[in-house]
Amino acid sequence: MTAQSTASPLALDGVVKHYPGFTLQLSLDVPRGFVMGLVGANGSGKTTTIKTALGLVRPDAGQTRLVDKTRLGVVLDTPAYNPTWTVTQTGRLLSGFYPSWDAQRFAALTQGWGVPGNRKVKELSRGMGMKLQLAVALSHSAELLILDEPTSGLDPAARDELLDVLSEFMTADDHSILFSSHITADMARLADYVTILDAGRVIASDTTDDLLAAYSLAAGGPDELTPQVRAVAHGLRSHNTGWDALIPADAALALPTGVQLETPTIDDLAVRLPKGPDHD
Ligand SMILES: Nc1ncnc2c1ncn2[C@@H]1O[C@H](COP(=O)(O)OP(=O)(O)OP(=O)(O)O)[C@@H](O)[C@H]1O
Repeated sequence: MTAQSTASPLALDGVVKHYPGFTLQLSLDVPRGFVMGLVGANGSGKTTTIKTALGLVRPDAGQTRLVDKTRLGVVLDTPAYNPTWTVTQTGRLLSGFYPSWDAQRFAALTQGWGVPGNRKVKELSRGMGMKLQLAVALSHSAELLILDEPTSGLDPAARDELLDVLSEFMTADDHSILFSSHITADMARLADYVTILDAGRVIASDTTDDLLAAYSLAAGGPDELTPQVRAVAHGLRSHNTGWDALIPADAALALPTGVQLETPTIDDLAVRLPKGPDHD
């Protein structure tokens, strides 16, 4: 591979974007050949990050680097195509924009996914709109997919199908994905790397395996909630019979005997890490 082809397909470097009452401030690198999931509470900055990456939002500071637009596939909440075009017209018109457009593949994908060719873009259901955008991405040899909440609002079968399509996309070595989701089961299934946002900042970013290995979900009785435990207990929840909290794995070794430890989920990390230690 050349130096150019091994460079990450998307990098945000020291990006800052101010809105009233909110500041996004982050750097992010999507490694070539991998899937990065972006998680965080409502309003943590996932969509602003994605829009900045796509050049739809102009940052106040920092740089973004992105693959050529012809190698980029985007799946947003609403397809960014002319709403009055039919699906077939959309394919025909986009074919002029993408040098590597594969009209047969577009027709096969949309038909196979039940997206009617004669239906106007504005008349598509949310799931159909998602599939149309994905069909476009897969018909022009995109090497990077950027997806904002691709599975939210989809029924379980459609969600499963979409995750399968994304897994198949990733069978090519040089393909990469950045996607945001509230559904952290999707992260566990697809993401090689997870970045957790809180109030516009990255609070954790690593391979999914290393992130999960860096913390334990601890649970104990009232007597085991010592000051030492409180000092390392992220997102502590106390209840009548005891407590549970996320604990850094290296601190877990020094916990009182009797404290039960489990491997956390990405949900546990996304919900509890922003709360930090020593908060009931
Ligand atoms: N165009 C805008 N003008 C002003 N504020 C904005 C604008 N777009 C986003 N914001 C604010 O920026 C913050 C982050 O919003 P963003 O949509 O990026 O979060 P998110 O993590 O995608 O949230 P959600 O999970 O609810 O979709 C919010 O406080 C939001 O109100």
